[in-house]
Order: sequence, then C-alpha cells, then structure tokens
Amino acid sequence: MNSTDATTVIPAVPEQADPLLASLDAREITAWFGERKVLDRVSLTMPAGAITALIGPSGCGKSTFLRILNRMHELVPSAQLAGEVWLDGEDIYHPEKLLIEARRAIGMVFQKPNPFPAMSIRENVLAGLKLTGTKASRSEKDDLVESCLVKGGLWNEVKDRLDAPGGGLSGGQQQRLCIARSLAVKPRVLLMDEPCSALDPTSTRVIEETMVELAREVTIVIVTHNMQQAARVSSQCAFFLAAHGTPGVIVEHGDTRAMFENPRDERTSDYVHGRFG
Ligand SMILES: Nc1ncnc2c1ncn2[C@@H]1O[C@H](COP(=O)(O)OP(=O)(O)OP(=O)(O)O)[C@@H](O)[C@H]1O
Repeated sequence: MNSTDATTVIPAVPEQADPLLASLDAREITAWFGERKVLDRVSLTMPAGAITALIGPSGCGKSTFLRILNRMHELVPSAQLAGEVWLDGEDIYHPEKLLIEARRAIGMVFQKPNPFPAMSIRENVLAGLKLTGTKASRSEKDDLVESCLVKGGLWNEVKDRLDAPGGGLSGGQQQRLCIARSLAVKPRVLLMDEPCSALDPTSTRVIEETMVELAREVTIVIVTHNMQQAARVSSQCAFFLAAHGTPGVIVEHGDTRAMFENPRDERTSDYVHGRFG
C-alpha cells in the first residue's frame, strides 16, 4: 500500500486536545479461555487524546484485549485474566471498583451496528442514561441528544425525525447512532471493534472523520483489519501476533507513521505490507 497517501487524507493527531483527556494503561495482561492462554503479558499505554489502532492477523487476541479494557472479558464464563488496566491512575479491576463505573467510563462500539431497532433515534441516544441511573430534565435530554448526534456526525441527517425508529437508518447511520449512544454517558475512552467492517467505503469515511473529531474529547482505541484505515486515523499503533498457536503478544508498537514507513520488526513490515494475515 501507499501509506503516505493513506496518512495524508485525515489529520491523525487532533490539534487541540482537551487537557482532561484520559490515558489507558494495560499492564502485563494475560488472558485465558478455559485452559487456553490467548494473550501473554501484553502491556500497552494508550495515550490521552490519541487514536490507538490494534492491528494483527485473525485470532491473535486483539478483540480479547479490547474487551479486557472495559471488563467485558469477564462476562465469558470460562474466561480469566491476570494483569492490570489503569484509567488515568485508577485500576479499573480494583476490588472496590464497580463494573458499571468501568463500563460508563470506557464505552464500546461493536463491529455490527446494534441500535435498539424499535426504539426511536432519540431513545437510542438516551438509553445509556437509564442503565447508569442518570437523571436529566426534558431540556437537558434534548440538549444531550443534539450534542451527541452532532458529535456522532448524524445530527443533520436525523434532526427532523428523532422519533423515527433507529432500525430504519442505513448501516452507516446506525453505527453513528451507536457512537452517539456511547457518548451520552460521557465516556473518557471509546473502544471500537472493527466499527466499519460492515460498512461501505463512503460510510467508512464518514465514521473515520467522526473518530478524528471525537479524539479531541475522548481517547479512542480501535481494532481494525484495514491497514489504510489504521494509517489514516491512528497516531499510535500496536501490532499483535500469535505465532503457531502460541498466545498473542505485541510485536511492535509506537507511532503509526513510523510503524508503516519504517517498522523495526520484519514481521511488522510483512504484515503492514500485506505479505501475510
Ligand atoms: N468466547 C471465547 N471462547 C473461547 N475462545 C475464544 C473466545 N473468544 C475468542 N476466543 C479465542 O481467543 C483467541 C483470540 O481471539 P480474538 O477474537 O481476541 O482474536 P482477534 O485477533 O480479535 O481475531 P479477529 O481479528 O478474527 O477478530 C482466538 O484463538 C479465539 O478462538
């Protein structure tokens, strides 16, 4: 691929980052499903205000790592983990920390858009408030719906039909609705697991532009198989690999442009240039 072309389309680093942005620090993460170890002592700092892309071949543990970052891994009955995840100096796995707090602070957008199809667009955006028990007046809710849909890059397309069902939107619009829904509880980090893989190139580009805008106020971690996308949107990159059935590790991480143009490890070079995976 021509990584220079890919990196010039959208600015990778927001120019005016919010000083209150949070960093996420994963330390020595090891993960198992039953007896099977799928990640081995993976450490990664995801800097405040950056978009960090997790790349690597299928099955190397990227999604597992992402789910560990907001305590979703523990929902799988056979799953176990060791290590720590620190959100701006606080361990999200500390025994006194509530699961709901971690989920509120660290939101997730999935591969397949998953709005509540029968709920209206407005109700979808506000759905997280009920789950977190947040009280708001009608006018506060109206403001929140508008600001989240603006940030999600969807407001102009839906402002005249906020009471229409979320399921009636196109796939790309549904994904932006899911982003808006995540933003309503004011997360400090947004995790995105292949958020564009079910979308056409135009919708993908709109979501990428939305992500770059959002990075001004929320730290973003994205799993993607699309190398052009990683190069276009991320400023930091981590390359995961699970060689020959061994648990996944990070082979190389750092500045995205450097990793694409001048990788330190031959395996990174082979992967980003499409020679395997
Ligand atoms: N719920 C589960 N139960 C058992 N094993 C699982 C489960 N989820 C994932 N695994 C296994 O853990 C390993 C890592 O999977 P994971 O989905 O994290 O990889 P990935 O790099 O995200 O893959 P892909 O790019 O294909 O989504 C794989 O071997 C997978 O089969």
